[in-house]
Amino acid sequence: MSYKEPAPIPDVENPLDSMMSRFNAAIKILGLPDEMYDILKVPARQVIVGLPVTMDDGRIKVFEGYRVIHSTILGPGKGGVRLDPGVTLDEVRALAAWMTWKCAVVDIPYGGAKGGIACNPREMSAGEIERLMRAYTLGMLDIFGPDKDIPAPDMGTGPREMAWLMDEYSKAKGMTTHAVVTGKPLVLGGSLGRTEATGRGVTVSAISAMEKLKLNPYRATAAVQGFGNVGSNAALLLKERGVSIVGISDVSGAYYNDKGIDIEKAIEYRNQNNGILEGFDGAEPIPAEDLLFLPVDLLVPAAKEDVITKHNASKIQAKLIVEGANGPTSATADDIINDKGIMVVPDILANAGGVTVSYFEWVQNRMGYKWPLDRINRRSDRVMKDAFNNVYATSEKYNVNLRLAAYILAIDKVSSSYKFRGGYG
Ligand SMILES: NC(=O)C1=CN([C@@H]2O[C@H](COP(=O)(O)OP(=O)(O)OC[C@H]3O[C@@H](n4cnc5c(N)ncnc54)[C@H](O)[C@@H]3O)[C@@H](O)[C@H]2O)C=CC1
Ligand SMILES: O=C(O)CCC(=O)C(=O)O
Repeated sequence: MSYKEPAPIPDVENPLDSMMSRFNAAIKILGLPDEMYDILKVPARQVIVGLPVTMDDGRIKVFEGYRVIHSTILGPGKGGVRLDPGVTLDEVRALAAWMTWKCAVVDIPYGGAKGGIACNPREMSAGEIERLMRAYTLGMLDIFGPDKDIPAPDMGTGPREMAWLMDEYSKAKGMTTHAVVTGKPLVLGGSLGRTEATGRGVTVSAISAMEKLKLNPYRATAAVQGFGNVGSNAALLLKERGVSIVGISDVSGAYYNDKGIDIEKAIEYRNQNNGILEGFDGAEPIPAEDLLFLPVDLLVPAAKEDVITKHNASKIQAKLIVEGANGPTSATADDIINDKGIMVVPDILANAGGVTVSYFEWVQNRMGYKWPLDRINRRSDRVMKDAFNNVYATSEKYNVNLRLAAYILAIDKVSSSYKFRGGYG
């Protein structure tokens, strides 16, 4: 591998601060009492496990794994598991809370959770990752469960890791338990459409926002940051809807072609090139951060959090940002982006297509039945379109941007459910 991992951005923002800043603003607008603030702010459960793993060279390395269940007010905890060197408890806490708000925005009966292990999967063998995932599953045996907390893929994980998780959990419980995890391979009870679901939801959100901005997708250009599950599927599906994708990037660098990039070719190249775009010849290499500042109509940050901050937001030229990643825009950039008049479809709405189809997978597992792809796509598109319209209507009602509107909608729903459950103790 010849590329160098990008250095961390100096003066790093904390995703938990960003989540809390929007949460605080929404609570204030809703006028909720202090005790509700405290209830919704503090995660219901936070678990840290030490995971000793035998590496291929025989050494034992101990990793730290996290699972945070932010809320179970609307249903069992739900959210992905991330493998990344940057994983911290604060990051997982922010991601877990975002899951609570996300599930409420798309109106599915789940609370919010997230997991993560601080490790670099790009430097680990398949066997090492498998042993790590199995150790993590055993460490979380009392936490996970089809009615308690249901993990799924996130950065650095996919169907392969979910299969190991399901297998380890099933063996420990003495029965095959499909519904304990979503995002599984199809033969193990995975759902058709789950792999592309998040990118598909990003596309539905982008097209819905373009309608509001009167942007014709066939004349629009886009740049997509991140070329993993979310970014590459979003790029492919946006292209199918007529949008010209002129910029793409991943951990190896950024690539630009003003005539439009052949996304199918880029995906094929990545698949045969150890998962990265390095050396892709269908576009010119450009400095990595420039991807965010290209003169495009639509920017889709689909890599990681806090890539758009107060340090660089003023350089963005796009008219529309649709957040494929969780937390790509730090709260310190919000005012700058608002003042520039850029419309932002926030993460907790834009990337909710993934958890929506995860919900469909869980429903199918519990029914012991499989739905055809057209039913899944039709239903998830409807969920995403309805959620967009609800958030848009909320933004008009309260005269706020779409991000704040999504938080208002979600917090209102979770807090009123809490009141109905009568859980003040
Ligand atoms: N997989 C899913 O269904 C969902 C994922 N998300 C979020 O979307 C984001 C991406 O997740 P996935 O696509 O699943 O992960 P992934 O691991 O499949 O892909 C991540 C991509 O980002 C790239 N990347 C990493 N650091 C980068 C950097 N500094 N600059 C540019 N590119 C960089 C990687 O090379 C890779 O192409 C994360 O924030 C995740 O939480 C949100 C909802 C659902
Ligand atoms: O599919 C899921 O259950 C969760 C996906 C996820 O982690 C996310 O939406 O951030």
